Amino acid sequence: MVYMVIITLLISFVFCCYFFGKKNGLPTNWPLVGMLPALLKNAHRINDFMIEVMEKSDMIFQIKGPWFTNMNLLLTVDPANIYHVSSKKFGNYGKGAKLNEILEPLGDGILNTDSNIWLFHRNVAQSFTNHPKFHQLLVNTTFQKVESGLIPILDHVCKDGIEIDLHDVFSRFMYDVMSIIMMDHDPSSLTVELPNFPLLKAVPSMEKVGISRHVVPTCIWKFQRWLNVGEEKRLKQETKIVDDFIYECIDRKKEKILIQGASSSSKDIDNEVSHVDLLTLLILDENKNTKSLVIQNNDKFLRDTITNFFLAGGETTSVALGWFFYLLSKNPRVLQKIKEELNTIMIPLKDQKNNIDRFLRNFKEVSNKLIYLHATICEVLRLYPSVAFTSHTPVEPDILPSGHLVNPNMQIIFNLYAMGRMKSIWGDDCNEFKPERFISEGNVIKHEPSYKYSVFSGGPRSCIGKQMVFIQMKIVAAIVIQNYHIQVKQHDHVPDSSFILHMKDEFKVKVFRSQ
Ligand code: HEM
Repeated sequence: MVYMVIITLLISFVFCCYFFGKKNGLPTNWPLVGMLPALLKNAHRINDFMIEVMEKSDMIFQIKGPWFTNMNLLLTVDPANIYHVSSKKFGNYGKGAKLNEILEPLGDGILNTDSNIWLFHRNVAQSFTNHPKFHQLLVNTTFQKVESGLIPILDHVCKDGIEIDLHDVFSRFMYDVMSIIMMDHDPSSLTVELPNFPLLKAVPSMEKVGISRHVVPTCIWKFQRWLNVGEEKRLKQETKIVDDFIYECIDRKKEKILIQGASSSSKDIDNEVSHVDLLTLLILDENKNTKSLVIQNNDKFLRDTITNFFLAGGETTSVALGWFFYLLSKNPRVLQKIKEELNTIMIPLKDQKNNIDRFLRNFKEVSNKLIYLHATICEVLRLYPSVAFTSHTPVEPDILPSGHLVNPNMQIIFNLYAMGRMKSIWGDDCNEFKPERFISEGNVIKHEPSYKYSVFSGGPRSCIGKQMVFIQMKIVAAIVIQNYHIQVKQHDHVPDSSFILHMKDEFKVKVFRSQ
């Protein structure tokens, strides 16, 4: 009986909110249910709804959840606030214990830790990406995957006139490349047979649970986890899929090092072989790591470190490639300009008698001159930033430049998707796809400050893979554009609501060989 009364009251509330809520377009904070009605009403178009909220609220808005939850989010896209939190007062802001708990499947990796542990990961990541052999490893691995995986698949679907999900192809491509770079292991998910590769479904689905844990009250999702039911059960299964894959790679690598001997591995790294992977570096430094951070379980620590890099780099670049080809299909003018630039600067693969080595040499010489292509990638990421939002928690209460008081119970959310579409930041043509906005006079790249163009975040916690992204996207773009024509089947793709900006539907295309 009591339940019936509560449910009737809640339904009446939602009903009242729907019909009598504020008409200025901003969510009303109702007693008991907070802003839940507005969020539920707009759940199917949450990304666009957030743009409207940011426009109407002068770029900052506090979202209040129902009273019985601890949802307290301050959404902002104000460049002054972003600069304040990510750079000027960086020491007072971290990922926070709440995010660490929500993203617990990531463990203690770089993405959701603070202070000493984060600093350790940051140093490891920087020494890896600054390693003299890293650039060569990145370019070679990407090229080899294009040659052995991407080209055969595209040729195959061209020949047989088959439709494919291009996003699935790019995900496989990036998982294979990241796995080789991070762990020296090729899972070979990108072959003509498109074999079952469980990570392809497990990872995006894990991200979705991360989102729902922000909305569902902590006590409820923890109870579900304890009962092992619903989304929490699914999360457990998906985390196990990722864990099994990473732990297998760790075991394999340890065995290899044991057989070869640590001395020969370190010699490989420093001298002869061009391959150096992150896992080898971490295992060889294991004793040092254990001492400096008092790590209890080294395999778990290796798992957390690798999983974070693997996820940070794989999904982000593959969704960016999908949005890149989607926007080109809608903007033939831009595609034509990229083609012209490639044809003047790069020697096409077919004119190099399909010699990948020659193409590789040519690419290394000219990639910095591909200005229009570079600007197009920037513009794609402005409209579809792979990381849709980031979260920051104050250590001590603080006042933001916008005048808002923030405290450690709040999560400050930078909505990067909305930020790229603000008239107040990008002007009246903010919804137009115009790579030219990233090109200055004299045909040089116009670098926007990270607090305005926050796609890669800014300050000490900015993205470590930014250079990698441009190199990898340019390689794929150059090969695909010079050799194929992509025909997109559906012309109104929208993003899903997740940390990573996936397309809601499959990205079905037909591929034709260029004449
Ligand atoms: C289009 C592709 C990419 C985009 C848009 C992107 C964007 C971002 C953003 C916004 C952050 C800040 C996240 C936060 O504070 O919660 C970040 C962090 C990070 N990114 Fe990327 N990223 C991309 C690709 C990559 C790649 C290829 C790697 C290579 C491994 C990478 C490695 C990282 C790492 C390690 C961090 C954490 C940095 C830290 O907390 O100190 N990212 N990225």
